[in-house]
This record gives sequence, C-alpha cells and structure tokens, in this order.
Amino acid sequence: MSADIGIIFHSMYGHTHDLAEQIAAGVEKGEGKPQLRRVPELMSEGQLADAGAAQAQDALSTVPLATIDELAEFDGIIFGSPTRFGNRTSQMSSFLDQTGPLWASGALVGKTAGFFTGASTMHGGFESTILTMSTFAYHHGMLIVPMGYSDDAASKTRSGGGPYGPSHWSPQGEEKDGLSEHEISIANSYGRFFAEVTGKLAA
Ligand SMILES: Cc1cc2nc3c(=O)[nH]c(=O)nc-3n(C[C@H](O)[C@H](O)[C@H](O)COP(=O)(O)O)c2cc1C
Repeated sequence: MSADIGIIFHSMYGHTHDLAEQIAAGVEKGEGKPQLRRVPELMSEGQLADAGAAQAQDALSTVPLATIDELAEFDGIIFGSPTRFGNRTSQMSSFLDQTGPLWASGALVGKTAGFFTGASTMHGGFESTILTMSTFAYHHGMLIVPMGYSDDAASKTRSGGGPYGPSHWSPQGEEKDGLSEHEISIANSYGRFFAEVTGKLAA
C-alpha cells in the first residue's frame, strides 16, 4: 500500500529543508507519498534577517505550514529539527506541545515515527537531538522506525547520518554547503525504508 508520509520540519538556514527533500525522494522510491510541511516560525522577520536567515526563509516560504489536525491523517510522520544546544528547536517544541488533543484521543497510536536533524559541529548533538525528539513518539504510542546500518553509508560517513537517522553536518554555519554523498544516501535510504515499513503496517 502507498503510505502517506508527513515530513514535518523546522529550518532556519535551509540545511534541514535540504535533508527533508532528500528524505522525501527516498519516500517516493519506497512507493510512499511524501508531504513536506514546515512548523510555524517563532522569530520575527527582523530577528531572522539579523541572524542572516532572510534568504533561506524566502525559499522555505514555498513549503506549506504544518497543522496539528493534519498529523492524524498521515500513516507515518518523520520529524526534523536543527540542533539547538543538543536538542530540538523551540519552534519544533512549540508545535509538538500543541498535540495534546491528539494524545488525548489516541489519534497517533500505531503510526510510524522517525527523526532527523542537523548540527554545525561534528559532536554537537546529532544523536542527542534525535533521541530527545523521539520521546514524543513514545508518549503518543507511535512506532519508531530506526535507520540502523541498512545502508553502508551509515558506517562510512565522515559527516552526518547514522543509525539513529539522517542528519547533516553544516560546519559553514549559515552558509549553504550542500549535503555530502553519504548524507544524501542515508536520507534516501531512510525515506525509502520508512515508506516501505509504513506501507506494510497501513495495509
Ligand atoms: C542558538 C543556536 C544553538 C545551536 N546549538 C548547536 C549545538 O548545540 N550543536 C551544534 O553542533 N550546532 C548548534 N547550532 C548550529 C545549528 O544546529 C545549525 O546551524 C543548524 O543545524 C542548521 O540547520 P538549518 O539550516 O536547518 O537552520 C546552534 C545554532 C543556534 C543558532
């Protein structure tokens, strides 16, 4: 069965958006239907411009905004957030914190969940961000789909991506530096695997 996969992310400088698009390409290879959504921004336009994110925000504005109600319509959801002090962003937290009604009704129970991130330093939080974001899925009774080492790139990467999920290392800070070959491979493989697993569960 072709699964509807929500890819819900926050991105300030666009790196997490790039990763989301590669995961979406993988979902399509796994016969799934990816739906990219961005969570609402909390910073003002002025603050974003001061932080050097104005251009990236223009590109992001073409992505539809995520809504809480829509989450219940997906067969599986992959959440992505840049790393902030080893954790997800407040924009992603704010969005997830509004899912109380879905938790109360059990609307997400049994759906698949996955996570991806980015960080500007090699040991600055890829794993901690993915793992701390994942507690959301436990509380909602979602089924976490791990990346594992199903793609060789998870063993070989010298940048982002690993058994916890796709990630991107952006040492240039706000500058777009492009995803590495291994990061792209892991994002594609993960999207495909996630869609295949979700399709079987939804059938
Ligand atoms: C306030 C703040 C905190 C950050 N904390 C971390 C951190 O703990 N570890 C790290 O490696 N990078 C950290 N970064 C860098 C971001 O993770 C990186 O710029 C981000 O992943 C880029 O994603 P984006 O282009 O989608 O916004 C931080 C950036 C900001 C602005």
